[in-house]
Amino acid sequence: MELIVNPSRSEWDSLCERNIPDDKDIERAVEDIISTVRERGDAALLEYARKFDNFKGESLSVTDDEISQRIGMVKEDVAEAIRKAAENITAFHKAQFPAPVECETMPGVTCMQRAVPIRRVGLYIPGGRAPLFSTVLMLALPARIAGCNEIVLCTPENGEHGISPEILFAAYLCGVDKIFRVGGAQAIAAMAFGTESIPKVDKIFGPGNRFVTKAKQMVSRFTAIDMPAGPSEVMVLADDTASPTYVAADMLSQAEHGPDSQAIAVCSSESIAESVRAEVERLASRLPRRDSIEGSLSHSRIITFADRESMIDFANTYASEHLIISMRDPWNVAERITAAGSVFIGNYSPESAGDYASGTNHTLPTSGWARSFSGVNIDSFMHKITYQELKREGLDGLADVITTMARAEGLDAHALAVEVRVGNWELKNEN
Ligand SMILES: NC(=O)c1ccc[n+]([C@@H]2O[C@H](COP(=O)([O-])OP(=O)(O)OC[C@H]3O[C@@H](n4cnc5c(N)ncnc54)[C@H](O)[C@@H]3O)[C@@H](O)[C@H]2O)c1
Ligand SMILES: N[C@H](CO)Cc1c[nH]c[nH+]1
Ligand SMILES: [Zn+2]
Repeated sequence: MELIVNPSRSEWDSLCERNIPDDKDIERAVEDIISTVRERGDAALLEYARKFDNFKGESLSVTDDEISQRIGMVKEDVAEAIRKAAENITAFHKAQFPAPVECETMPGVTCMQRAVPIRRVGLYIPGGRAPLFSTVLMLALPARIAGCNEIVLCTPENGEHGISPEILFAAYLCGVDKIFRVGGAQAIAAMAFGTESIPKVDKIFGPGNRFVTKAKQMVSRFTAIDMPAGPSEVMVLADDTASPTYVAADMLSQAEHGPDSQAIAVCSSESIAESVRAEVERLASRLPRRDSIEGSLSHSRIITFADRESMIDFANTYASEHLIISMRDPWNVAERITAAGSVFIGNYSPESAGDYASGTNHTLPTSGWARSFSGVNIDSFMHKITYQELKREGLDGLADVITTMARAEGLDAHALAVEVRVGNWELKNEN
């Protein structure tokens, strides 16, 4: 893992690069998968499942019998942990429910805004390197709370182990309507365009590897998506109040997601940086998932800055999916963060808490998209409709403003729609 001391501003851009260049080969492969699924539907999905996931079965959809049978395989302590996490995620997402807005902008003119649920949503649950059943909670619970009518879920089934019992358990707990054993770019294409068995959805949600993320970006011309939520990343800001062991463990927690993940420590001195590096090496040697960790650490970094301001500036420039602040007066730093998916404050807020169970959502923007996108939240499953009601008195009061603006734009019919109502148009034109 590289250690960079006091980089100059001109080096910042390259230090903010992720390990997922906009690869033309991936783009071509994903384009081909999308067009094949559009043309050949379920038959193509089955072929891809056999090719990429070693799928051995014949049916893409998971039956109720299979769900009841496999959720019995979930260990009671895991089931209990899932229920507890679901409680916290539910509480935090319910608290976000948007309140209706009503405002009388002038006498007789009332404007309103109301959030309504998106009718049919499609959830992607990653299952390549690990079956991320926690992601089911992060997507299906807010969808239910928002009031979405139909929840469709796609996840790859690993041929050796069958579909994950924990994914099915979480889906059952959250009231998912339809489950399909389809993964990768092909799952995204299926939910965007529909196939014989998979319904076309109104919006696609969920994280995934570079194939899944590229597919979401490509289909977003046709179907709404939540955001680009690709390979996991974490940045830890560490001064002399940080524990190098905690910093190293947090970095490794994201490195183990896969070789495309990235972990960055931003330290206030070289001695802290050296201690973090030593701890990463010590702890990494004890962990499984060697290929993921080694791959990820080979493009992860430890960077030092001479002052607190530069540390904060660099964090805002990098715009990490997760930002952990292990610094003196962490809230003062947090208040100055303008680009991050989710922020973890102080030494006792490991990212794993947000990944599983504190209540915040773990589906978050990556690759710098945290500059402009929010992570999944209750609003993601709703859209807002505005309403207005003008009484006669209200239209009388606003008529001159509207007709003047309409004529100034050269749009006489807009003015007409007001004048026929306020009553002076017929009069003016008959005389
Ligand atoms: N940003 C977030 O919010 C967030 C949350 C959780 C997980 N993640 C990330 O999600 C990712 C999950 O990745 P994963 O790989 O474990 O599972 P995945 O389900 O995203 O991808 C597996 C699928 O990739 C497809 N695939 C694999 N190799 C392919 C190839 N050569 N050509 C075409 N398609 C291919 C296969 O169809 C397979 O089913 C990780 O990178 C993790 O860091 C991100
Ligand atoms: N860290 C991931 C988001 O980048 C979420 C996750 C799921 N399970 C474990 N972690
Ligand atoms: Zn994680």
